[in-house]
Amino acid sequence: MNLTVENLNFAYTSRTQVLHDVSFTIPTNCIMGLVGPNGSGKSTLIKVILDLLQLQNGQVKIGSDISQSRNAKMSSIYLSSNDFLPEFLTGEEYLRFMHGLYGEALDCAALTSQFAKYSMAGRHRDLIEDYSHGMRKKLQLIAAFMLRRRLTVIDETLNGIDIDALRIFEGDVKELVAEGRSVLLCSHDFAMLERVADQLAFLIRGSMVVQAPVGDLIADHGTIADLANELIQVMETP
Ligand SMILES: Nc1ncnc2c1ncn2[C@@H]1O[C@H](COP(=O)(O)OP(=O)(O)OP(=O)(O)O)[C@@H](O)[C@H]1O
Repeated sequence: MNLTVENLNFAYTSRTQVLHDVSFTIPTNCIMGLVGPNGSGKSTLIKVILDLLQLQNGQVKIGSDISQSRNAKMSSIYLSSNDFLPEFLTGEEYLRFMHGLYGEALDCAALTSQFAKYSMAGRHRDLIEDYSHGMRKKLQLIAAFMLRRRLTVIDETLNGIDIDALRIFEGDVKELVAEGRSVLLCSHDFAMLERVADQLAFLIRGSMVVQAPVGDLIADHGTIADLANELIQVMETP
């Protein structure tokens, strides 16, 4: 397993418990789609998994390492939903900085080809402050695809990238898991998840109500949107 989450509870305050006994696993070679209504706890779950919020109880392991360990942090990368990047750096400097964090040398030829692939040829020497919103998102994706960690966590990072970049992303993310890595992909884009995700984890009001292969869910429910409607109706029925 590349990620094991066991019996996770999390509360921001004593009166607001957000996660309720969440358990799930991501095997190697797996893209796990994480879905759920707004406010269901997806970003909170991701932050606890990556030790950005302190674990209150339960256990998270990345490979065989507990989430708080240096090994776990070195073997995972997080692409956040916002596009706050250091604007005073160029794209190349940002990638060099990211590689430095992981103790890796920057492969300049790979950088050039990644920028070209994502329709940003020649822009790596420009300041990030001059990048569009979509270009900032693509820079985050390039970092993940260059650093190729055991676990890549993507929290709605794809919002705002164009259809061409999305198609390239879909190919790249499948290549990543074909190498034995895993991806946790949080998104409201159900059509994209139907194309790339191997499994789906459904969070409603902080509880993991479904974890199953996407093929099985589609066979049983039609589409992920149909499944979402069914689950939300069941949860809302008193
Ligand atoms: N820093 C915080 N302090 C207190 N409550 C918070 C904090 N961050 C999030 N919450 C609350 O935790 C709950 C879950 O929020 P979270 O951002 O994890 O949901 P989400 O599923 O990622 O939502 P979305 O799809 O809208 O991004 C919400 O009720 C939210 O108001």
